[in-house]
Amino acid sequence: SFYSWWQLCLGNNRCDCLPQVSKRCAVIGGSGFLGRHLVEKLLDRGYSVSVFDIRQSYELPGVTFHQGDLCDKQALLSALKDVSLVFHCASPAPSSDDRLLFERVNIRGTQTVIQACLDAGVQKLVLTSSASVVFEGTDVKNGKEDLPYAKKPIDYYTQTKIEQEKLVLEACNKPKGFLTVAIRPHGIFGPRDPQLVPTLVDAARQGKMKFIIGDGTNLVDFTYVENVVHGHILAAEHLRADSPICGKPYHITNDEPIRFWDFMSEVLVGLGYPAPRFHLPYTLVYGLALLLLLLTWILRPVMSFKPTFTPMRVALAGTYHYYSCEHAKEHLGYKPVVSLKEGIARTVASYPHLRRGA
Ligand SMILES: NC(=O)C1=CN([C@@H]2O[C@H](COP(=O)(O)OP(=O)(O)OC[C@H]3O[C@@H](n4cnc5c(N)ncnc54)[C@H](OP(=O)(O)O)[C@@H]3O)[C@@H](O)[C@H]2O)C=CC1
Ligand SMILES: CC(C)CCC[C@@H](C)[C@H]1CC[C@H]2C3=C(CC[C@]12C)[C@@]1(C)CCC(=O)C[C@@H]1CC3
Repeated sequence: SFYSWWQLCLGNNRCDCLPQVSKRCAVIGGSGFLGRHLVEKLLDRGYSVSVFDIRQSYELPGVTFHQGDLCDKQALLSALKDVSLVFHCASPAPSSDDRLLFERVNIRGTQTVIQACLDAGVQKLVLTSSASVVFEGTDVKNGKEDLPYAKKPIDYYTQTKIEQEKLVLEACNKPKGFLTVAIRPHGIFGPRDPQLVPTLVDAARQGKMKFIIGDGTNLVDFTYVENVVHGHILAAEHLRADSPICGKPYHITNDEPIRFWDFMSEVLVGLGYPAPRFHLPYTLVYGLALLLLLLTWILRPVMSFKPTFTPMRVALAGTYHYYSCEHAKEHLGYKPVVSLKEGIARTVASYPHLRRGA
């Protein structure tokens, strides 16, 4: 009957049986890891997409590319023409550790993005923030969105992500018809991730993944990229003037905290490398990482090298950092669409070139 067909549509949370209306949006940072997954899902859902990025990494029907720096308002304006919804997921890589670059792109660049959105008449801005904005290098267990921003952020990346999130949430202005929301993912992984799995495999290939930092019981969130994308699209589609989500941040996770070292071991073993086995005290490794960092600064004029174990990575590897996504469930109707087990299996299968011996 019509009634049961309609119930089926509503139950799916999305009506696959009705034609999708064409909608136009922009993804700033759409050439990156998360950005490209987001673009692909938006196309699936009937959006046409304008990608703005400093580089173009692919071509897809339904996508218009605009290459430029987000600090350049004029360049942004041409990408935002006729766009009512903008996703901002561009950032320099956390490993770049370049304070001036982070300040220029994440702070001043985000101010430019907001101004360009206002000038172009954009109605909704969805920012990709990070759950790390509340992380100070000590345990966070089931952290909710009301935790204060980190007073001592662990690095420049986190420091500028805090400023960026504040700017976007404060720009939310219902009378002006400009609505904003921030998604705070944590530990995104999945096919084409340039960071987590490649760094891990690189360390394993150099024989550096034999050790577990600390007792190995610390729980952490790792979030499959499609769940992060799902959270972004739900936020965009729930962002209306009468919605409680305006000007608010939302944690998006897999809702399955896992021991940091179990996750690392599953990925490593899946790719044919041995799992880490020997324990090292957390404070010892953290101290060594600080020493190594100091050495890179002292030696910078004569030689440059990038240590695998930075203080930031050691802090992330040896502490609890998992977050509650109850607010996203309540306000956005969020529920992870891919389990951790399935996400790890898909990720491992997507990296044949990183397998041991390949
Ligand atoms: N990966 C993770 O675990 C997490 C990521 N995040 C956030 O998610 C977002 C996406 O991250 P992810 O996909 O991993 O990162 P990527 O580096 O893969 O994607 C970011 C994209 O933005 C581009 N970009 C950088 N600077 C500029 C600029 N000035 N103007 C235009 N484009 C620029 C990058 O280009 P190029 O590569 O050339 O620099 C890249 O294409 C970021 O905001 C990040 O802070 C949050 C939590 C966890
Ligand atoms: C060498 C090993 C001890 C660790 C290898 C894996 C790490 C590269 C990753 C483990 C946790 C990841 C993580 C991020 C980047 C990659 C890891 C450090 C972020 C810093 C990315 C940006 C964020 O917003 C927060 C992430 C937290 C987890």
